[in-house]
Amino acid sequence: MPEDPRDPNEKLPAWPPSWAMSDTPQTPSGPAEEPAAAEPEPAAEPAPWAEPAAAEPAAAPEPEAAPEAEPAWAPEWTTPEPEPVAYANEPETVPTHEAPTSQYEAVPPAAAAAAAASSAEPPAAEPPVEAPRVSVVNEPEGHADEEYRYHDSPKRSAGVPNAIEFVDVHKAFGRNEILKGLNMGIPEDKISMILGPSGTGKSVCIKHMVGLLYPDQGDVIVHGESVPNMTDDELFDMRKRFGVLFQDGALFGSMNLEDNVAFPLRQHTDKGEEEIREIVQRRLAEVGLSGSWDKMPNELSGGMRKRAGFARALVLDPDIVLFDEPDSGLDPVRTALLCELIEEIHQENGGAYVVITHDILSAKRVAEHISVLWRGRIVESGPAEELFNSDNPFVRQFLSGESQGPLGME
Ligand SMILES: Nc1ncnc2c1ncn2[C@@H]1O[C@H](COP(=O)(O)OP(=O)(O)OP(=O)(O)O)[C@@H](O)[C@H]1O
Repeated sequence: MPEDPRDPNEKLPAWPPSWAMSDTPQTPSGPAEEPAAAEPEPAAEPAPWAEPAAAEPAAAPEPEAAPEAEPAWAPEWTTPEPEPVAYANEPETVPTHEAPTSQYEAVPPAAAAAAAASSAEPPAAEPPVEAPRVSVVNEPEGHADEEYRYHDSPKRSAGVPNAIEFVDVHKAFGRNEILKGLNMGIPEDKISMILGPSGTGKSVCIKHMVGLLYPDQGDVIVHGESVPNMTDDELFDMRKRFGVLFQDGALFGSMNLEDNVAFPLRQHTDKGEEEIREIVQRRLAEVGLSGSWDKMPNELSGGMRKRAGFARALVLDPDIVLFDEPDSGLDPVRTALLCELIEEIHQENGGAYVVITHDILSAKRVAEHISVLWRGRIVESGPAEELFNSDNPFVRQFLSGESQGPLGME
């Protein structure tokens, strides 16, 4: 048996590691390593369970002006309840994506009324001035409501209770609104996939599920409990019901596989070493890595690291397992094998699995339930086979990977 490389004096990090949920998960070179990527969350929204100073700096500067400084001409999708204002030379239609520029000069309603009353001759109508539109292809012109014209497809129930529910969730980073009234259910005991264009907020959703981000409005409910309203202790306990598989497995670089997989058990349970070893060996065997228990992460291929991360995600018998792009960086064969593994382990263990992926083949292989997210809301959701036969133009385009359709290079 090879020598145990663990240093008994090593200082172990908290679990789950805050860096592991960052947008660019890092594999730490040692367990005491600090997070590499900081979440520029507003100071008013600390993550109480994490290492707040490192994970979400309290003094993180807002890139945009504070809400009070919001100009009166802000369009309705950035300010849900705008102050009533009158516009000089207001065009008939409000451009959908770009905030109107200064040509729509805001004037107080009283001044506008006075100006209209005092002028005998109405000013010659000027043609509406098109605000600049950028990088949206085939996107319908017209009122902002048009933004959601593809979102009226059914949001079908899976016929089982939801493990997770998003209820009218709004989330913005500065003025960048990501979730805009999201209603989404993740059914119990199924493999669900959240699909959608890059940057549309899929990872933001996952972070809301485990209380790494809180909604600005609305609620996120896990097994009937509101995540934003949990105390620190409740949040900590709730997280133990989650297993998370990050893109690169997010293994501790200074621990062998056995210690990596044993880590949550040592951190969160009072099980003895013998029992821990038995559980770890069983989980490693499940993912086909029983012969590699003493390997260090840098001795493994990308696929093996993902499988090891999967074993670690399962070790506390979670009710919900989150997979953030588990197939990224894998060749098609290894992706297929990982999909099979996810299916097999789900059949054996049950639970709600939530998979984020861009790989439509993976979705075809393993998804039982699909939610398509775009522009901060669900376009369509339901059983996978129904989504793959959808007649919604956006869903059809996205699930077939066509270049022609409502989605362009946003
Ligand atoms: N902490 C944050 N601070 C500021 N902006 C953020 C933060 N987290 C996410 N965003 C922004 O939210 C948007 C959605 O990000 P997210 O990572 O959820 O997208 P995604 O759908 O998972 O994309 P991809 O498929 O490319 O991984 C992006 O514009 C991103 O820059």
